[in-house]
Amino acid sequence: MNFLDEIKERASALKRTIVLPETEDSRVLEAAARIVEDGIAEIILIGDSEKILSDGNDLGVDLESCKMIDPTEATDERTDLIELFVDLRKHKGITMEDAEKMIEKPLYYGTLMVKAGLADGMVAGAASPTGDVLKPALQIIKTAEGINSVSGAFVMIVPDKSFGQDGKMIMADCAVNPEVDADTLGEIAVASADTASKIAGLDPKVAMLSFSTMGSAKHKLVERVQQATAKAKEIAPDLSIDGEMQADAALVPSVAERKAPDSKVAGQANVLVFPDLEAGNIGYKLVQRLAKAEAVGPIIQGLDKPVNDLSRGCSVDDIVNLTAITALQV
Ligand SMILES: CC(C)(COP(=O)(O)OP(=O)(O)OC[C@H]1O[C@@H](n2cnc3c(N)ncnc32)[C@H](O)[C@@H]1OP(=O)(O)O)[C@@H](O)C(=O)NCCC(=O)NCCS
Ligand SMILES: CC(=O)OP(=O)(O)O
Repeated sequence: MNFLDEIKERASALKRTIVLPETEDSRVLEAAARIVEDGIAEIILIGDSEKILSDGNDLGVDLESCKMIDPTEATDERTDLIELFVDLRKHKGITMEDAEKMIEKPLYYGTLMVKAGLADGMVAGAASPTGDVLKPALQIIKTAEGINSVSGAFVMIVPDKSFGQDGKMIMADCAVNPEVDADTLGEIAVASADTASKIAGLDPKVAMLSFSTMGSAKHKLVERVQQATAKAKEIAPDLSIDGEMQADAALVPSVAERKAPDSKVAGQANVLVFPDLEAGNIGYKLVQRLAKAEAVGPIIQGLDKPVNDLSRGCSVDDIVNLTAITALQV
């Protein structure tokens, strides 16, 4: 069974409830119907139920089995969520009136449902930029205990099975932190290794990427990656991690032999940690498009409860796959 079928099967056994708030997007409605039909998760759609059902009809999909919630309708649940929101953000000066307005936005309503335990997770981003999906999650759900920084990883599946583990690897941070210090980068490496083993079923071998391999270049950006590697080793002493190294040294055994002959990770890496978001986001998209790789994610790592973001270029399959992964993160 391939990886994507396997995660859907694992998710089906869990029967989680996932919110899909972007019901104005036809891909989301098609995905919702497929997720419920295939038993991957229970789905909550946020929006006007009549419109959702009629849009579903136009698309030829049956959405009757999804729960639907109109965030503008006065209900006890909505009142409770507004109170929860004010309680969580009163130290930031949010008022009841602010909360009443903000909860009408499906991304806020859905995030509050996850926080309140009314849903297990949320998947959005098909119709919203990453910042709009992440801000409510960062403000309301916040980081898991012991985590300072949230980040975004992709499971990449490349057609050439000689790379990573059978063509499968993790790339991070491709989604969240525009600028990172060494400690944060070290934390991202450890979180990515965790995603690699828990979600992708990999035995993680983490490469800390740079434009230099083992000191071949001298620059403060190289030093930052070296410090991040040391930080990751401090947090997770048993982790198989090495750096700094270039992407060819990380992935290609013959190059690793020349550039990093003593490394146990070089040439076999299956977790690639980019030095910043520019490299990470550009890097994963190049691999996705040029190598025709499957890019599953971004899987948001480090939140207390799962909220995942899609690329706006996503397909219906991408939404189904990320919903299954979200169910596995609960
Ligand atoms: C993630 C992102 C939206 C956060 O934006 P921001 O302007 O830093 O957010 P704010 O300063 O309003 O912070 C909101 C809250 O999130 C927290 N936060 C921000 N970044 C965080 C992170 N990486 N990890 C944990 N918490 C974080 C802040 O501490 C703040 O908490 P508080 O309100 O309780 O004090 C922003 O960094 C971003 O847009 N990143 C790039 C996303 C992107 O475009 N990716 C490419 C496409 S995938
Ligand atoms: C992950 C990502 O790059 O998202 P988008 O393409 O929506 O910016």
